[in-house]
Amino acid sequence: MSHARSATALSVNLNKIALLRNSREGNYPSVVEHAKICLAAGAEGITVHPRPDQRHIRPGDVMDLSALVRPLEGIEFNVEGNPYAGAIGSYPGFMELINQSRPDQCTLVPDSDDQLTSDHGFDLKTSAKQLEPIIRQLKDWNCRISLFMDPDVEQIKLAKDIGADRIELYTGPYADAYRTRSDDLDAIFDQYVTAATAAAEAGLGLNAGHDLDLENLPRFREIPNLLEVSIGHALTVDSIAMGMSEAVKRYHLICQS
Ligand SMILES: CC(=O)[C@@H](O)[C@H](O)COP(=O)(O)O
Ligand SMILES: NCC(=O)COP(=O)(O)O
Repeated sequence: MSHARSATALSVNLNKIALLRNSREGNYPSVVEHAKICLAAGAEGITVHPRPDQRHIRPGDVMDLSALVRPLEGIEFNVEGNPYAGAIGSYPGFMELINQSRPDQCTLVPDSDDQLTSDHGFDLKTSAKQLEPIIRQLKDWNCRISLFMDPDVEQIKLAKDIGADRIELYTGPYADAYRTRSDDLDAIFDQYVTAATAAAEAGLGLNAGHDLDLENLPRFREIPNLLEVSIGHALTVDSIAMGMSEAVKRYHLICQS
């Protein structure tokens, strides 16, 4: 029997629009104009991940998107990144960028500066103490705090103890198992169900993201209490073939179903 489930907010990650823009001088494609296309197509939020090397999202993009989203009722701006990334050149440091842009949500991700992409969650058994003052500062700035986590129940329980509001489950392993039709797919999926249940029991809101796409998202939506997914890479690739508005509408339809 299918059970009624609440909708999941779709936050479109615009990193890859910025990556394309950075391959030439100038501002084409415009990150802000593509944010407007996504929001007009029904996305409930915009996500960016400003990295210190500014390979894609630049500090100016963060400020421009903050200004765009701030007056929009019911639309959220989510900025992801390594809280310990310091100032390099025109990159002011992650926490300073959050202070300047004051997004609705800040998702802390334990990436090193030279990582190709995000590929693991926090190890709170070793990093919880160090994160506490960061979390206190974000609360003072009225940012909702989400921690990028692997589907590890023990780790998730620690997230609540240090003041996180939500966790974002790193969905890379699920996406890999789905793409390769792994025999372990069901067991991996069950790990996410267990982690989602642990998050709810701990009083944490649940987000998810990384390598979600039109193929694997419908099944992932079966995860209980999924408040938000942030999707960028696959959605941008889909946009090449079908246009960004149509791509957002297709992801959004899955998130609403
Ligand atoms: C944390 C995560 O999985 C994504 O938010 C991240 O933005 C991907 O970063 P790249 O777009 O630089 O691969
Ligand atoms: N937090 C995940 C995100 O913002 C986008 O990840 P991806 O869809 O680009 O892999």
